[in-house]
Amino acid sequence: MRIVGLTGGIACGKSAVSTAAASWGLRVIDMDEIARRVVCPGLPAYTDIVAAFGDGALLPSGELNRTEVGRIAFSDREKRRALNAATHRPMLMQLLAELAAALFGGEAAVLIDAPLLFETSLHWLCCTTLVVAATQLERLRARDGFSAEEAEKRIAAQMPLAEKCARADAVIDNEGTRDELAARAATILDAAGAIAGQTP
Ligand SMILES: Nc1ncnc2c1ncn2[C@@H]1O[C@H](COP(=O)(O)OP(=O)(O)OP(=O)(O)O)[C@@H](O)[C@H]1O
Repeated sequence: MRIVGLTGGIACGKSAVSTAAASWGLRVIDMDEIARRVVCPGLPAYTDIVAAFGDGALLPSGELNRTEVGRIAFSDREKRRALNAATHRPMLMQLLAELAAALFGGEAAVLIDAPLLFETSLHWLCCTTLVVAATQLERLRARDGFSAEEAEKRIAAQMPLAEKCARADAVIDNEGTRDELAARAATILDAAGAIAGQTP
């Protein structure tokens, strides 16, 4: 089974690529979605995060307030370590379970959409690594309503996009339209052996 890793900076267009890839029949494993799943109430990561962040990290429903946890972890290194320690192992276990399911289900290829592909060493699992690259600031502000300063801080907190591009096997340029992005992604995924003539 071919495992393709997809990453990129915040708001570069990873979701746009993975949504298109899924529509072409490629199995997508979304690490953001796994991150949401492993912190459901009662699971070990939830308990560890509440222990580290306190009840202030909870919504009235008892679910984790992911925005608040993200905000605190973003500015407090110890809390960020605690969050990573609580979530990384269960996320990896879940990823491995999904890869095994895809393998035994006979999938020829899967795409792992992972914002932290290189930072968490998931690239070692991949036959091919792809980075979606774009000028992020305005798209990030438009999508998440951040001020320019907030958006710049979020971008600066990540591994530089140029470094991701240098480490990847291929870069999917997303400076153009969504249609252009889809066409470029199709060409690169086809060359990576992840889709075989399944695009429209
Ligand atoms: N080619 C494009 N033209 C215009 N807008 C785009 C294009 N590609 C993506 N966008 C928009 O930019 C924003 C970021 O794209 P997307 O959510 O796919 O990025 P992402 O890399 O998955 O982000 P994150 O990792 O932060 O969740 C979205 O609002 C999306 O609709």
